[in-house]
Amino acid sequence: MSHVLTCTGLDAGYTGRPCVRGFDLELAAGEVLALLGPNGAGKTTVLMTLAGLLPSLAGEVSIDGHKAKSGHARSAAKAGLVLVPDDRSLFTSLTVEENLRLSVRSRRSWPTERDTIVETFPQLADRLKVAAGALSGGEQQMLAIGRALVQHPKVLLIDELSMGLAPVIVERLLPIVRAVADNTGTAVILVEQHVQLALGVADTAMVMRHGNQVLQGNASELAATPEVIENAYMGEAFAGP
Ligand SMILES: Nc1ncnc2c1ncn2[C@@H]1O[C@H](COP(=O)(O)OP(=O)(O)OP(=O)(O)O)[C@@H](O)[C@H]1O
Repeated sequence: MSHVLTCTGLDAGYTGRPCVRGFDLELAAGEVLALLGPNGAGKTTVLMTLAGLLPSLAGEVSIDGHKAKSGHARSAAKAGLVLVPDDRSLFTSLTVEENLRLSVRSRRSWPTERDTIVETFPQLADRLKVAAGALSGGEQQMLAIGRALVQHPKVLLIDELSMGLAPVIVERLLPIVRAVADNTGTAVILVEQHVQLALGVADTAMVMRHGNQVLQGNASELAATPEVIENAYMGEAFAGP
């Protein structure tokens, strides 16, 4: 099977010091990967490095078989890696429509792009003229994802979708992400603290701890064995009897 994203032996970190070591990944089109792990495990660092916002310290990243330039956000975006950061980074004084429009590549396609986003997130339909800063947290997340989608990503990187959101909102948003992957073939890496909710929509899952990949597998199998996930989070020293 050809992979839309491949990482081989990726080291990532800050000021030349790796906090993620030897990260390997093969992601297929339309696959949703739940990237899990305790605080400080290195999940955000991986996403930032893939998005070119941090230079990699070793290893290789390929997008659709083409080697990615390390630390080059613009070429990562051009190649199809788009990040939805945990703070959403919206232009809060601009309207929903303006936020979306800024990310649309061709002016001519704007009406179609807007309609597609409204179809994906019907709740945004009558919020288009509202300032992003006046939206609810859930609506802001819809806008942040919508802004990523108008860039037609091959791989959508979503950092902490649930940040600041009630679980009920997360339960509504995650199936939309799943549908986007199914309907468009976009691959998704979903960093999420709500482990069971994430596993419920993902195909595959990976747990990181202290910068290492400690567990990988099929999401529904892992969802059925929460103790395996728990041990991966805590380390063998904390494994049950
Ligand atoms: N800007 C930074 N400069 C230096 N070290 C950092 C920086 N940001 C994160 N780190 C360190 O890198 C390591 C990995 O952090 P990272 O944010 O990637 O983890 P995470 O798994 O995303 O955690 P969380 O779930 O808390 O966001 C941690 O030890 C963290 O302290």
